[in-house]
Amino acid sequence: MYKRVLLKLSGEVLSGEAQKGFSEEHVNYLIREIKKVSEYGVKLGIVIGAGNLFRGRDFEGVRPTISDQIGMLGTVINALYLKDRFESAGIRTVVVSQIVTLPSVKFINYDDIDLYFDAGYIVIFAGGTSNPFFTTDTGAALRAVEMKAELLIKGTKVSGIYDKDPKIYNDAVKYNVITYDEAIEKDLKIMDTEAFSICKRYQMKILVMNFFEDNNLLRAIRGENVGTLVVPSK
Ligand SMILES: Nc1ncnc2c1ncn2[C@@H]1O[C@H](COP(=O)(O)OP(=O)(O)OP(=O)(O)O)[C@@H](O)[C@H]1O
Ligand SMILES: O=c1ccn([C@@H]2O[C@H](COP(=O)(O)O)[C@@H](O)[C@H]2O)c(=O)[nH]1
Repeated sequence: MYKRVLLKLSGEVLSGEAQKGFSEEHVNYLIREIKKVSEYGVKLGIVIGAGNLFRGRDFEGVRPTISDQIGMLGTVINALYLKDRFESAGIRTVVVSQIVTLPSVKFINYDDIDLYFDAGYIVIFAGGTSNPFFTTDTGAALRAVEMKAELLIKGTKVSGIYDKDPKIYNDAVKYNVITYDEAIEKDLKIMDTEAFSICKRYQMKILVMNFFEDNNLLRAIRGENVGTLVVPSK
C-alpha cells in the first residue's frame, strides 16, 4: 500500500464531464472516495484543476498571461470549496498556495507539509505552478516531488493512457505500463510534456486511472493495476 500520494484531479470531477460549476452528485462521490483512503492514514496531497470553472485557453481575446491567472484563481476557488465540503464530512483539510493571501489559505512552507500530514490533514495545493503558461498537471508533478510522494495519481475520465485520445478514436489501444520517454516521444496528450519530464527527472511514478469508477482510488493506493503506470524503464 502506498503511504504518501499526490492525487491530481481534473476540475471536471466536481461538475461532471463537459459541465461547469459544482454538481452535488459528483462532489458527494469525490468525498466518498477520499474518505475510503483517508481512513487508512495515507498522507494525501491533492492538486485540483479548474476545467469546471475556467481554462485559460477558453477565453477569446484575453491575453494568455491574464487568462491563465484567471485559470489559476479557479483552482483556488475549487480548493476552498473542497476544503469546506471535506471538513463538513469529517476530513481534516488544509489549503496551501503561493498565489493568494486569504484567511483560509496558508502559504506553502516545506517545513509545515509534514506537520500537516502527521496531524492527519489532507493538503490541497492550489494555484498550479503559480505561473501562467502551465497547467495543473505540471503543478501536480512539482508538488508530488516537493511532498516526496511515492506515487502521482492522475484521476481522470479515461481509464489510462492510450496510443491516441480514446474519446476521439474508437480503436485507441491502452498501455498497461509505459516509460516517461515513450510518453514524451509519442506526444501522448493525457498529460503535458513538462509534467512527464519533471516526473522523469525525479523518477516519480505516475498512475493514470479513471476516477469515476467506484473504489479505483483505494485500489490504486493499494497498488492494484487499475490504469496505466508510467515508469523509468520496463
Ligand atoms: N493518449 C491519450 N490517452 C488518454 N487520454 C487522452 C490521450 N490524449 C488525449 N487524452 C484526453 O485527455 C483527457 C484528460 O483530461 P484531464 O483529466 O487532464 O482534464 P484537464 O483538462 O487536465 O483537467 P481540467 O478539467 O481540470 O482542465 C482525457 O479525457 C482524454 O480524452
Ligand atoms: O500552473 C498553472 C496551472 C494552471 N494555469 C491556468 O489555470 C487553468 C486551469 O488549470 P487546468 O490544469 O487546465 O485545469 C489552465 O487552463 C491555465 O489557464 C496556469 O496558468 N498555470
